[in-house]
Amino acid sequence: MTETLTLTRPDDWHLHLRDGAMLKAVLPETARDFGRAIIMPNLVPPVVTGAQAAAYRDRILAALPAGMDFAPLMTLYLTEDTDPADVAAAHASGLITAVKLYPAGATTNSSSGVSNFDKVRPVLEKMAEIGLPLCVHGEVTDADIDIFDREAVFIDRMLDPIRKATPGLKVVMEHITTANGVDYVKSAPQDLGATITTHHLIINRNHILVGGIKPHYYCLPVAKREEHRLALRAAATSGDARFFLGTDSAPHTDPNKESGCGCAGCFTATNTMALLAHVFEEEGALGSLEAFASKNGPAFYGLAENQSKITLIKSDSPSQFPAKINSDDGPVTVFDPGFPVYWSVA
Ligand SMILES: NC(=O)N[C@@H](CC(=O)O)C(=O)O
Ligand SMILES: [Zn+2]
Ligand SMILES: [Zn+2]
Repeated sequence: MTETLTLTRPDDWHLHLRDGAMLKAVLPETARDFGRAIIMPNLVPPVVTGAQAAAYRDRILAALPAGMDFAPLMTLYLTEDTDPADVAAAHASGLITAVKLYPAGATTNSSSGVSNFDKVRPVLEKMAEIGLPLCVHGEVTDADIDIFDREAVFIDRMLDPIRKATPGLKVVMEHITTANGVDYVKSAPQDLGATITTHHLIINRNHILVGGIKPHYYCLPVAKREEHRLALRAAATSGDARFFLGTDSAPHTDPNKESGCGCAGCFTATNTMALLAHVFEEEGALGSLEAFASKNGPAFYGLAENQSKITLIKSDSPSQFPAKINSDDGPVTVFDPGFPVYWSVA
């Protein structure tokens, strides 16, 4: 017996497409199911200026296979030298949808990020004025803060002060991994939202470490205790408009993951919608999947919902997803949830 679920075509509000051969290999995996995605700017070198974002957007569109309908929503990488006028011009022309804040050293390719938050105050004030959202990788980088506490400490020490100092600034806490993140977002009646990844709804820190280290489950922020995973599930499936899908699908080649110093990032573009249907069904909340994946994000960003639909199908036999995507840079392992999934996208 098959079951179907038709949804407004979803968007991905946090995506890494990389560049060159990797871009070519992973872009179709997202464009197949998603109408739009917020494109992360942490290339090497990062996408800092409007001119760089325009050139990157052109490379993405050139890599898009003919016949695929997909719109990249570009972002700028905030540095201590970012020019508020360049940001405002990129926003006014419709080129960018958000600016991304990486605390320096917090994650993959974040060395050009921000250390001294006073230096970016003029940019944040300009963004509040023009209504341009700030997407935040919310982890402190202090060596003395335990990696499992870095999100909670960031909220108290950095995020809350930034928001209080910049009234009206719209902020997205990207890829929240803790009940602290959920609670903080719920405490704000306006101007604050959060993306939640597919993998953080599925794995906790045991999945990374028990029975041997699993490099393909390592991402940042690192998955936390089970109680946090359950808080994320409750938030994602609640229908609360402040929570929406950002897969943080972050491809790295297998040699770079399966290494003595493996890169952070889970590649979930290929099977995200099937995995989400599984998770939402487990939570008895299939009816909230459309809000999470297709409606809450556009509402937060002030954009129209996609016009087209996708249909998810549940069949009697497990769906077959590729174990790897091949790129000319090397293979990329597709996120394996560790259980059979019966959903797929028609
Ligand atoms: N999430 C990750 O673990 N990695 C991301 C960076 C990021 O989103 O922090 C990447 O670019 O690989
Ligand atoms: Zn991040
Ligand atoms: Zn990311």
